[in-house]
Parts: sequence; C-alpha cells; structure tokens
Amino acid sequence: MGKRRGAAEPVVSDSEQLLFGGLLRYDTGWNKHSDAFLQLNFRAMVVRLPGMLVSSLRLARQADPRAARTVLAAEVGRGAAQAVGLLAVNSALGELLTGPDIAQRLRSAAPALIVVAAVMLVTALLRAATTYATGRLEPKVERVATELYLERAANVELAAIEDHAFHKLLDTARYGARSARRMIGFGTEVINAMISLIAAAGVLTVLHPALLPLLVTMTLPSAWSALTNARRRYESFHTWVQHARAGELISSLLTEPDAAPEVRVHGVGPFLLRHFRAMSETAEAEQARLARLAARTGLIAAAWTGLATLATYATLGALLLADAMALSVAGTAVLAIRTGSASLDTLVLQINQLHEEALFVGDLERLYAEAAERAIPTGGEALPEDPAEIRFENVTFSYPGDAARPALDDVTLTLPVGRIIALVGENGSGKTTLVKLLAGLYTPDRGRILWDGVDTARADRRLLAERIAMVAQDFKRWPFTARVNVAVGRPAAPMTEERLAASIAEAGAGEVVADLPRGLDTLLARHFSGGHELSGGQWQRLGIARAAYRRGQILIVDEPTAALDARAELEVFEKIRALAGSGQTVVLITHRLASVRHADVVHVLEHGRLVESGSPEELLARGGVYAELYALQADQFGATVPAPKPA
Ligand SMILES: Nc1ncnc2c1ncn2[C@@H]1O[C@H](COP(=O)(O)OP(=O)(O)OP(=O)(O)O)[C@@H](O)[C@H]1O
Repeated sequence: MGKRRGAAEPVVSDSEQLLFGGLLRYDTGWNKHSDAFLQLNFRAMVVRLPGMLVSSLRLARQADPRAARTVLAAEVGRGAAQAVGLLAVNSALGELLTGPDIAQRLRSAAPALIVVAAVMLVTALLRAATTYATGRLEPKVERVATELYLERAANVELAAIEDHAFHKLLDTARYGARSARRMIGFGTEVINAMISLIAAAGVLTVLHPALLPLLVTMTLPSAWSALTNARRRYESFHTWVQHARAGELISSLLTEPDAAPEVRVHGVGPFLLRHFRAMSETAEAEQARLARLAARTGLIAAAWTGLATLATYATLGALLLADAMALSVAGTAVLAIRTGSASLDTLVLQINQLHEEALFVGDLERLYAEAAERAIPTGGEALPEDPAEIRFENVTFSYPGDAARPALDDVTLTLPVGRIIALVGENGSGKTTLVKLLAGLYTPDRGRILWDGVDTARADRRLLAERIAMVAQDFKRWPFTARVNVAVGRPAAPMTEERLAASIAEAGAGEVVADLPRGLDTLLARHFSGGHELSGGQWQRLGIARAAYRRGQILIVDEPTAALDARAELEVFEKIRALAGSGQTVVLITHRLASVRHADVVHVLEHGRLVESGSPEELLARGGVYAELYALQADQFGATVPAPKPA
C-alpha cells in the first residue's frame, strides 16, 4: 500500500530532542507494513475471522480444556435456542394475527408461547454456564499467554534484549496477553451473534427476498466506521509505543529510590516534571487527533445509515403500494429488520473488537516467533571437563549498529586455567566486552574462542554458562532478602545453610550479614516495609559471595574493589588469591595496578586491541603501556605531602 495521503511529517518535540536525542515515534505507516496483520479492511477481516476464532479457541483449550468445552457448547446451544425462539415467536404471531375468534387464536398460539418460555429458561441457564466458564477461563488464558511471553523473553540472546527493534516488539506484545483474555469474551459473543443472525436472516428471507440486502446495507456504515477507527487506533499505538515508554520512564525516575538523591540535591524534579508534561501534551494531541477523526467518521457513517434506513422503509412502502406484500407481513418485517439490524450491528462490532484484539495477539505471536529465532541455541558440543587453557584466536567483535568501531579487534590471547589473569586498560578499551564473550553472552563476529580444542561457538551455551561465575561491574542488586541475593548465584542448587555460610566467609561478607537487622532474612529493598539498604562496598561483598556460591570453574570479577575501602580491598584480593590457590581460574578486571601484581598473567588492551601480555614483572621491565600506567599510579602515592604552612 502506498503512503497515506495527507500524513504530515511528525514533528520532534523539544523534550524528545533534548532528553532522547530525536524522534521517539516509529514509522509504522502503511508504506512500511504491508503485512497481512495491518490490512484492516472488511474483506481481510472476514477472511481472517475463522483463523481468529480458532486461535482464541486454541488458547482457551491450552489454558483450561473443560471450561473451553463448556463455553463452546453453551454458546452454540444459546444461538440455537435463540433461533428456535425466533421461529416460535413468528409462529405465535401468525396464529394470533389470523382466524376469526380471539379465544381460538390464543389456544392455537399457546404451544408456540410455551416453546418461547422454555427457550427463555434454557437461554438463561446456558448464559449462566457461559458466565461461569468464561470467568474461569479468561484469567487462565492471560496467565498462559503471559508465561509464554516471559519465558521466551528470558531466553533470548543478550544482543536481542539490547536491540531497540526487539524491545519495541516486547513492548507491544506485552498487551497481547490481555488481548488474548479479551478475545475469549468477544469470540463467544461472535459465535452467539452469528447463530442468532442466521436465524433472523432466515426469517427475513422467508418474508421477502428483498429485505435481506436492505438489512445488510443498513449495517455497512457502522461496520466501516468501527473498522476505520480500529485501524487508526492500532496504527497510532504502534507509532507511539516508544514515546509512551519514554513518558513512563520519566515518571518512574521521579519516584524511584536510585534517582531520589539527585532529584532532590540537583533539583531534577521540576526539570523532569516539565518534560513529563510536555511529552504528555504531545501524546494528548495525538489522542485529540484520533477523537476528531473518530467523530468525523461517526458523522459520515450516521448520514449513510440514515439514507439506508430511508431506502429500506421506502422499499417497504413501495411493496405495500404495489400490493406485493400484505400489511401483517410488513409489520413482522419491520420487527424482524429492527431485531436483525441490531444483531448484525452487534455482530459487526464484536467481530471488529475481536479483530482489534487479534492484532495485539498477533504481536504476541510474532514475538513468540522472533524470540524463538533469537533464542540462545540449545545443544552443541560438550566442553572439556578439565581444559588446560582457553584461547582467543583473532577475535573481533562489534556491538550491533557500531560495526565501524569494533569493541574487540583481532584479539589473540591465552587464559591459562587455574591461574589469576588480569585484564588491564583504559576506559572503553574492551575489557568487559572480552569477558562477556568469554561468558558466552555474545559470540565473536570473527575468530574463535577455544577451550582446549573446542570452539565455544559450537559448544552447548548452557554448559558454558554452568562453568562461569561472574561479578559484573553493574551486578544486579536483587530487591529480595540477603539470603536470595547470595543463593541466586545458583538458583537451581538446593539452598543449604552450609553452602551459604561458606560463600559468605569466602567473600569476607560475614560482617556485612552479621550487621543486618534480621541477618540473611533481611530484605534488601529500602522501598518495602522492613527493607534495608546496603552501602556500595557492602553490596560488592554480597556480589562476590554470590559468585562464590555459584562455584563456577571460571570466576570473572569486573572491578571487584571499586567501592571498597583500602583495608577491604586488600582483604578481597587476599580471598581472590586464595581461590586461585585452590585451582580456581580468576579473570580479574581492575584499574588498581597495585592489586594486579599478584596476577600470573596480565593482558593489556588498548582501543579493543591486545597491546601487551606477560607477568607483571615482565611488563614493568618492558617499559610499555602497563609500566606507564603503573608509574602514573605509583607517582600519586610517591608525591610528597606538602608540609603545613607555619602559622
Ligand atoms: N552494550 C553495549 N552496546 C554498545 N556498545 C557498547 C556496549 N558495551 C560497551 N560498548 C562499547 O564498547 C567499547 C568497549 O567497552 P567495554 O565496556 O568493553 O570497555 P572496558 O574496557 O570494560 O571499559 P571500563 O574500564 O570503562 O569498564 C566502548 O567503546 C563502549 O562504548
């Protein structure tokens, strides 16, 4: 489809430009998405109807097969009952309107009236059954769909999570689970309305063949208006989803504990609030645009319906004038047209709602598919049980969208197992990227990472992760108890007090835990009642305890002492040395070169390239980058303290 006429170029608001560096809206124009899911025309909707009904039924069966069967049976029953009811009413009317004696007419109509009463009773019972079963079914459907969503999302590669396009899909698909829930209700209504409409249409056709097309003509305008508005809403939702996320981000920054100190000291509150208002106003303008268009479409549809109604009654009048229809039949026809058009209206509205929800469920299904494509692969070769070394061979890696500046550029180095290996280099030189590749969080664009002879690209990624314990620079401070914060290092292992105590002792975190008001059961989230907050250094020790609890073959510690005081720093390095003494491989990233002197091997990185390798002594003697950085730090301590000025 071509670009829609009159679609103005979006204007970047000042807040979008200043805070986010540009437009936050996606171009979801019809020019870009010619997929079937965006083709919201009447034909496409009708063609997709069976598929939509089947997909909601499938979800329902997956969630609760018994409830699904009850709903289906009750709805089919209800539709059939309505058809029988309509025929009975028709026959009762026929008996009542013909014949000379009113008592005789009433007697003749009695059986049909009894059927009408019975049908009403059955309908009420079936409606109760549907209400109960749907009530049971809906939350389960939402849960099943949400679980699938979360499970798939948690299983994708880190690169997918960092990819903004995938994130957009995550955002939009989030609404799919709720839509799946709502589809159940709309699906049952559609089935019901369809069956009752068939009954009404049948009666009308029997009365006069011209009446059915007239009925359809009367209903078309509202169908068109509902569809047009649904398409606009859906398109707008997709365009604005990132903008909406940014608005939520700003509002959460105003309330979240991490930002609270700066919000207060730097007076960031009014600044954020101003931009929150500006962004909300931009979004409100879009809502106003949609409302304006909806009002206009509604008016056009109403005019069209008015004309069609006029045409219908004119036709009836003409049929009467031409003696082509009896007056009693015309009366029944008016009744049938009114009920028929009401039920057709309902049907169109329900199909439209079902279709709108199905679009969001479609997003969810696309997420399932894309997440499966970008999932961490399962299976693969086993890694050697006791490798002698891990080797990076000509490894090059660029972050997505930044291919011109590789974060690692043709790096070849060896990590001897059972030793302390230090990675050194200035900010942004690629140290963290290197350990992320080692941990299998990313895979090299070129080159290989070999465990003895086995290329990790072919290895089972889950087995690789099994071997790694990592204290990342920004390790997660889980808002749970201290116990969980340690044991989450290996959640699959049974949580024993011995293992916890040993890891805490290994990390030198005993004092931190002892100082907590409820020991390991203290909740480490200030914003919950009974919650407690730790200092940066105390958190760091818990982070190291978590890595110790994991008992991985390779321990990666990225800046382990950044938040530690001088004494604690010494202690942590002692612990790390002891770990290496017990055969553990430690890959250490640190800027404190004094602590590096206990490493067995030091690799120095610069702009993503390996520039030096060797023991600390060798590197000092060589007088290269390492020696220069070392001298810079040593100088700071060597500088004489200025003598106090005489009073
Ligand atoms: N998730 C990411 N997405 C895109 N680029 C990234 C990402 N992480 C790091 N980079 C870029 O890769 C380069 C290397 O970063 P890396 O974090 O590996 O450096 P580092 O040596 O660990 O730095 P530091 O000493 O500051 O921790 C930098 O230019 C950085 O901007």
